[in-house]
Amino acid sequence: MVLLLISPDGVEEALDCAKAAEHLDIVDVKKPDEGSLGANFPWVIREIRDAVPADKPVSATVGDVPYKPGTVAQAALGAVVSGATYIKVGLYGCTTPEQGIEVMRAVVRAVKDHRPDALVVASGYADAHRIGCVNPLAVPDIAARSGADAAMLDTAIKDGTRLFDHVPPDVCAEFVRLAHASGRLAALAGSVKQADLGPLTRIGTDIVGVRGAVCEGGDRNAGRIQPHLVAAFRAEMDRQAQEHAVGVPAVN
Ligand SMILES: O=C[C@H](O)COP(=O)(O)O
Repeated sequence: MVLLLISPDGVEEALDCAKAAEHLDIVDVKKPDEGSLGANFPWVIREIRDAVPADKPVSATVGDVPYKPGTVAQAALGAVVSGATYIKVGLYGCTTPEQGIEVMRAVVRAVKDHRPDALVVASGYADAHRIGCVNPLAVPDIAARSGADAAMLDTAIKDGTRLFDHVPPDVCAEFVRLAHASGRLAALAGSVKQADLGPLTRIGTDIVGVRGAVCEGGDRNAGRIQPHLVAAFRAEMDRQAQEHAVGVPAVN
């Protein structure tokens, strides 16, 4: 089963997520105006933790981070202390796998010393070539060698281009394969639309992350998360999962 992660930008949108709680699996706190994986305030994470049903894990992005392991480890600790149990780190400022591993090792230690059951997610960017950071296919190995629990891809530049525009489905499939080979979860995001759910399901993605697709007008900045769009997105995920399970070729 593919898990659905939805990213509200604050308490108000998290309450809208709570209205659609039966359709989603993870509430992911971020601050989109501070970047693709922009970090929100600790008190917002705490309020959102209190606002969504206790059985829904709260995730928090720690930011599009620089190559500064100490700074990032402290930020990650802040997120877990505030109640998040998925800690996502965007390796924006890491230009080599070694830098990514160094940052993620520090994060894993900071997070797991405080809360051993929290999940740490190493995120790269599908459009890494546009920002000069580490190659997407290096991320599963960074996750494995640092002890992170999941490898993720998102897009850094939210200009309407999508995950598959930068990393086509066959390369995403390799990403998933590499993550699974080392026992990690594979999470994929990046202006994902319902039409992308067929390939995402077929390649065995564990977590799909979205914001824009469940916002009014598909607009991740001006639009607000709509519970009925979350329900519709989930319905399409379920349809794809069912078709995949019975081996019927999906339309998309
Ligand atoms: O973690 C997932 C991101 O929030 C994806 O946002 P997006 O669907 O607007 O690109």
